[in-house]
Formats: sequence, C-alpha cells, structure tokens
Amino acid sequence: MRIGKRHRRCLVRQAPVPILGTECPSILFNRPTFPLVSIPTLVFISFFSFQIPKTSIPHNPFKMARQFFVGGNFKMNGVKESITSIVKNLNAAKLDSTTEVVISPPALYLTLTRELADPKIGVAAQNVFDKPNGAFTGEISVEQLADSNINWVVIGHSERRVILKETDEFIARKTKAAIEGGLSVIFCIGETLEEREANKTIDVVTRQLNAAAKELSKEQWDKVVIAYEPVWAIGTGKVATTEQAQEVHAAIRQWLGASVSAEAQANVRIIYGGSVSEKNCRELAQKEDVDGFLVGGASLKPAFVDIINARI
Ligand SMILES: O=C(CO)COP(=O)(O)O
Repeated sequence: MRIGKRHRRCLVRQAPVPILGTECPSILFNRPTFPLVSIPTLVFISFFSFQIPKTSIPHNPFKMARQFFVGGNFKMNGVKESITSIVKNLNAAKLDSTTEVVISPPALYLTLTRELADPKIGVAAQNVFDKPNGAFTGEISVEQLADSNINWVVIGHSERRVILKETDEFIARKTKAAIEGGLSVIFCIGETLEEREANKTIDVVTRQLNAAAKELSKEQWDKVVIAYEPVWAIGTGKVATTEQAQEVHAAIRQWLGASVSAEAQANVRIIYGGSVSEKNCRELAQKEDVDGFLVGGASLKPAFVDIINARI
C-alpha cells in the first residue's frame, strides 16, 4: 500500500503501519491540530500546565470517560494452590479503585476463583462455545458460565486463532452468543509478524473486527472490550512500542466510528496485550487510545498489581 504524505507525517520510525482511511488519528476526533483560542488564553493555559504534573493532564475527555481496564489471562497455567495464592494476593493488595480488573483462570478453576476473589474483581472464562447446549464434548456454554457467576469471557485470543485454527466467523458467532447470554467479552485481535512486515496490520485487524460487526448490533458493542494483541509481542518479551500500540488503537477507534457508531468510537475500551510488564505499563497507559491491558505472564506474578496501578 502506498503511504501518502499525510500518513508519513503521522507514522513513526519503527511502525510502518498504514492508518485506516486517509487521515491521521488526531483528525479523526474532529479536534483542531492547533487551539482556536486567543493569545492571552494560550499564555494562561501554558502557565498553568507547567504547574500540573504531566501524568495528571487528561489527554482527551473521551479517554477520561472510559474506565481503565486490566485483564489477567492466566492461560493454561496454575493449579488450585497457586491460583488460590494469586487471588488472595490480589484481594489483599491496594488496587487503583478506578481500574476495572478481570482475571481469567483456566476453566477448571473459574468457580474457585469466583468464590475466592473480591466481588470487585471480575472473572473471565478463556473460551466459550457458540451453541447453547447439546452434543459438543469438551465445550462450555454461555449459560453454564452465567450460571456459575462468570460474567466475562475472552474470545478470539491468537493462541486459539493460530493453534486451534478458530476462524473469524466462528469467533464472531461466539461473541454474539456470549453477549446475547448476558456476558461481556474481551475480544482479541492482532497480526502476526509476517502480516506486520507485509504492512497488513490494519487490514488484518479490520478483517477480524468486520467479522464481529456482521454479527453484533451497534448496541451490543457496549459489552465488548477490544484487546489488540500483536501476535509477535505475546510471550516474547518484544513489547510493541508505545507509538506502535497507539497507532493501531487509533485506527481501531476510527474503525469503530466508521463501522459501528459515534458512541462506540467514544466509549469502547481498547486495551493492549503483548509482553506488558511493570516496567513498560506506565508509558503505554499514557497513550490516548490505550485504555488498559490484557496481561499474560505477568498476571501470574506480584508485578500484576503494579500493572493494575499503572496510572497512580
Ligand atoms: O496473550 C497475552 C494476554 O492475553 C499476552 O501474553 P504475555 O503478557 O505473556 O505476552
């Protein structure tokens, strides 16, 4: 794909990713690129902004309205003893009360986790089936999760897309079934390394999102948190740069506006996953369209608390 002048201005060094559509993210929010205020007002604003620590300056009012979200995906790790200890540590820790926290243990330990965890902490299954019941050996239904007080589910994780060959359509059907059954969904999308190197990042995430948009009504996006997890950054220690993450998140937000609704564009949370740690979370959390994280390996460690508290 040819990258126009406007793209080039908005692209950063290490992220040769085309932005969806023709405009840079700042233009997508209809924000002027320079303030339309008088000189004395500007002087006043700049004087006071020097007095306020940078971290407390809100990037934009929409971000303020979206509750920060941190998910812990335990994947196929842990047994009764270690999961009990992780949950008890979380219960005892001082967690940022403005952050929504959801942990996702393996299926066998969902009810144990729900019973042990502080009610403020949500619990998510790592998968669900798209059919309501019947002869589907090994699967778990939406109704069974809801009946066990499990209110969240992770759908479309790249490990299921890549290793278990789940298709965009199957993932979209599961998402619809989950939402119709009263669950909220952490909907995972992201490109492989080859796709990124072929400059296809936005094409891939758009294709994955379009499949879900075919199944969901505009209102049902209220129940979705989108997790952008570049496959090459998962479990590799290779975290996306803050610019790479922001760039794709901004494109996803633009897609929400164009393909779902203005409300979805303003309100749907877009979280980042892929080698998030206590070291890189603060910088990522500052980005305008990064509304939280989906954490794998570090969610099994005490460092998870620091990631939950990335903004304090
Ligand atoms: O896949 C992930 C969360 O769903 C990310 O895993 P890591 O944080 O271990 O890279």
